[in-house]
Amino acid sequence: MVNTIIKTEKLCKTFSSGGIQQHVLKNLDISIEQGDFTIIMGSSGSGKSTLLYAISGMDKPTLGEIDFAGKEISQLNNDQLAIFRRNNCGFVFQQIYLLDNMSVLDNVLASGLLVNKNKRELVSKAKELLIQVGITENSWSKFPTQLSGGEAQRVGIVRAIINSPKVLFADEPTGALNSSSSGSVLDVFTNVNREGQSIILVTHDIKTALRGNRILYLRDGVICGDLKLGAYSESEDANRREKLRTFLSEMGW
Ligand SMILES: Nc1ncnc2c1ncn2[C@@H]1O[C@H](COP(=O)(O)OP(=O)(O)OP(=O)(O)O)[C@@H](O)[C@H]1O
Repeated sequence: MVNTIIKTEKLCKTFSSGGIQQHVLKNLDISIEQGDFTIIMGSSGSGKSTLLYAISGMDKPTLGEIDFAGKEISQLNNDQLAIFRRNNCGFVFQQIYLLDNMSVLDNVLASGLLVNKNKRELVSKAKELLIQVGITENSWSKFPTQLSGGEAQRVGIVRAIINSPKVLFADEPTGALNSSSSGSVLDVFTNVNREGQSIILVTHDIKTALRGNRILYLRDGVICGDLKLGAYSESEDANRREKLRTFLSEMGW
């Protein structure tokens, strides 16, 4: 059975500055299924990050409703939203923001302890996840500045999923990485999604988009394309790439 994890109704976001209003998200009705790896694409300024921030409770919509796993979050105040995010959402950004004065393991634990006070359980989960993303024991006591960009981002993903979020949100997570580091970070997204993690990711990058099973295309604050790509498989790469390219060209990308 398919379960909807996020559903928006007439979601709007308007920014006002100097008396001028900019309607960035316009009456969006979106349903995101649990377990999906959803990609949000669109040209620069189309509202992708604004949408990601609204549905993850990082920012409040101007109008409309957001049902997140059965909870209406659009009316929560800032404190309630902070608690909601801590318990339900994981975040990965282009900038990694690990704490430089803490080891790799402590960076992950610091995030985990906000939700789970059982340190022994947490340490074991942190180590297991670090191993899964290819960060082996000899790196656990390193500091973030001693890691490559790709390694740091893989630690960032572990930190984001240590509390088993209902949805992992990512905004251009490979934007600052070279192509081989990007590949290893994308493999981590693919693997955690295969284990059931719902992911919503904003990107401009075709290689990244190919990892998703659904592509939403945003133009001027409206969803104007919705492509079901199916689950990622390395062997079908050329076929998926062609499907995605055709879709993007129809979208005028
Ligand atoms: N806090 C804000 N205050 C005022 N305007 C904003 C704010 N955040 C975003 N905007 C405006 O909203 C529009 C959409 O921005 P957004 O960052 O969502 O686009 P995007 O599609 O993610 O763009 P990019 O691909 O370049 O990152 C832009 O015109 C931006 O200037």
